[in-house]
Amino acid sequence: MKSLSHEYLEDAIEDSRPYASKGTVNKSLPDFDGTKQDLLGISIITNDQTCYSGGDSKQYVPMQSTSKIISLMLALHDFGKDRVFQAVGMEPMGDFFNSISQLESYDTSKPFNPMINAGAIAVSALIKGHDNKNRFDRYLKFLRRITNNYDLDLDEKVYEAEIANGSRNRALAYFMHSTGSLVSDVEEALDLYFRINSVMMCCEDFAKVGTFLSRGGRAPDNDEKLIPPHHLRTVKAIMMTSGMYNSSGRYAVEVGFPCKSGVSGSIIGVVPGIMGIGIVGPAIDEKGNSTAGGALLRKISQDLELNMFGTGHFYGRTPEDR
Ligand SMILES: NC(=O)CC[C@H](N)C(=O)O
Repeated sequence: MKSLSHEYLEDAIEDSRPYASKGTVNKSLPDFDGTKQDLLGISIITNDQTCYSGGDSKQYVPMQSTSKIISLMLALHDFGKDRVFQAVGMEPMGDFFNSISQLESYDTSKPFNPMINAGAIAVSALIKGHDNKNRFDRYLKFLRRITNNYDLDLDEKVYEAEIANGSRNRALAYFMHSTGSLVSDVEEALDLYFRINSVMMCCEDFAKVGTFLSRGGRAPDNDEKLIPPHHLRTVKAIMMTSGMYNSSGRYAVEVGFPCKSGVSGSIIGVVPGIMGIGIVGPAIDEKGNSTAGGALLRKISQDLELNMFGTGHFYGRTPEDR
């Protein structure tokens, strides 16, 4: 087994970076062009809050779908599991993350899970607030608290791009409204979804979200418990089964811990009880997952023995259990 260090991460990045050529940068995002093709960065924050970084870890990108785990945590906190899973299912889905057909073919009362676009629009509509501004402010406040980064904010250009390119999400939201699975104001639900997708973060921020989930929902500054463990369990289970969309099965097999990706090439990983991982690698595959980021996750899972279903020393198992 290798041990975690800045040098190890720099080597792992250089091994994984070539996989960026297998992906494409999502050009609908502002400033996402060929110059971002080969970027790859990582931060790992262990549960004792030591941070290790490598590669382009200071690169800021929009959260995109990594925001879906924040919305889910807030909705669970605000309404509890029963109410949230009245609005959305908890089953993995074999279709693409922005699939429309699943809404009609499966169960017209709700989308498959909170990690796909339809599910996340329905879940974020549950975040409490007296108006949309207040809902987004609560989202941002929570995100700043768990990352301990009070500079985090929405990028106006990204937000405008979300609005300009949001036809598919509008179709999903209006369809859900027509079947009664989205009862709130559709335009407001969409606007909140566009905003939360547009917050900029770098690897360390993504890793901090992971560490929040790996160390019992405690604030990094004073250890205050912000989200109870039973809600975190739900979030991690849903990340494991659906966080990498219709590649989630492959990630469960080859990486073996909960992850969530976004089309900005961001990935949040959680090794429960051990560490949080933040990755940025903007070139993505057809399913919306960073190609180099995925290679990097597979490598560190293997090298550091992080697979939850494996025999990593972190989990206190003996070689006989292999
Ligand atoms: N997979 C993603 O990251 C999707 C986010 C993107 N903004 C969308 O709504 O389609």
